[in-house]
Amino acid sequence: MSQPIRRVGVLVMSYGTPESLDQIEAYYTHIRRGHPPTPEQLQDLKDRYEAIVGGVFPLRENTDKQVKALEARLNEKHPGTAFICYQGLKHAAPFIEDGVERMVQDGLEEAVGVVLAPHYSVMSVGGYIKRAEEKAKELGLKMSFVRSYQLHPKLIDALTERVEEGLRRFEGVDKDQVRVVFTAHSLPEKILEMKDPYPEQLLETSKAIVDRLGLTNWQFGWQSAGKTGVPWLAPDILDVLQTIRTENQADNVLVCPIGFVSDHLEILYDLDIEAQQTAKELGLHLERTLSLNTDPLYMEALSDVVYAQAERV
Ligand SMILES: CC1=C(CCC(=O)O)c2cc3nc(cc4[nH]c(cc5[nH]c(cc1n2)c(C)c5CCC(=O)O)c(CCC(=O)O)c4C)C(CCC(=O)O)=C3C
Ligand SMILES: [Fe+2]
Repeated sequence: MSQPIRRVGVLVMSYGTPESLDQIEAYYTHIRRGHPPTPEQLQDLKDRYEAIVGGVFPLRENTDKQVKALEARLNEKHPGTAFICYQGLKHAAPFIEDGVERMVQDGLEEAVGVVLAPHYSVMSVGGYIKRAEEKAKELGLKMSFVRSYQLHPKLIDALTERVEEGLRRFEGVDKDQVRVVFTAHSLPEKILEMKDPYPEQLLETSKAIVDRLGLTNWQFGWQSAGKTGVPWLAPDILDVLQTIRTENQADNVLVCPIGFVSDHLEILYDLDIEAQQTAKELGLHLERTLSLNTDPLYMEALSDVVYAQAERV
């Protein structure tokens, strides 16, 4: 008799996005912890989605594809274990709690959680893990988590390729003449007092790419800060572009949003429309590195960290 095959659930967590334009209000209200947005705030978000959405919301499609590709990769590479992937979204259905519940309904007894964001902050990944952990505890599911993977060699390989490809788009321009700006989603400045690892982990990823390529003209910048009363981590990418112009640091800028792993609002609107507009006004040539989406190297990195976590259980 052969041993019964080990079955491991994988809760793949991501931010979540609406499924249709009429769901934007409910989605935004969830992000705001149950407080509905003002009509102006809602219209502003609707306008931004309308500018990037052609039928399907890009993040929905990308997350679906990433989860499928990860499941395929895990099972191909590790035929001795059956990995079954479930989605758990922070602000849209299927919510994180729904994913945990489905694993239990499907008879799974152990699971690994991973977030489609490589860098840990108590305000981002920490929040995902807390919700999954609570639901798993309530339902008696044995669950452990990948907290971050900001220096995984295959992630660095994938991002390095993206930066190389981006640099090649500045034809006839020496790479030292292109200012490379690594970005991630800003967070309220109070995370600094909490000794949150987020800024440091983002710099680690940036420096690993810089070392691989021998970049000399680079910096880190934040993007997509909220418009709340409190200060957010700075400098913002729009101010970075302004400084590059006023201090004459370069005419060419390559933005590399290392904090995000797929195409969505923050990439397709905040960078490709808003930052691009600012660059144009300043006379800067701005390019943006391609998103990882289902890049096979990224899928391998995810598969490796999930497998390693499953082995630790
Ligand atoms: C750290 C971080 C990540 C990266 C890590 C991760 O991926 O988790 C991230 C990703 C994303 N954020 C997204 C969308 C939004 N985030 C908002 C608001 C906020 N984000 C925050 C943080 C983060 N956000 C915070 C502290 C707020 C303030 C409210 C709060 O305290 O929670 C708002 C409200 C309006 C606005 O401010 O624009 C929207 C619409 C989408 C989906 C895009 C799409 O649908 O295509 C994605 C991938
Ligand atoms: Fe966000």
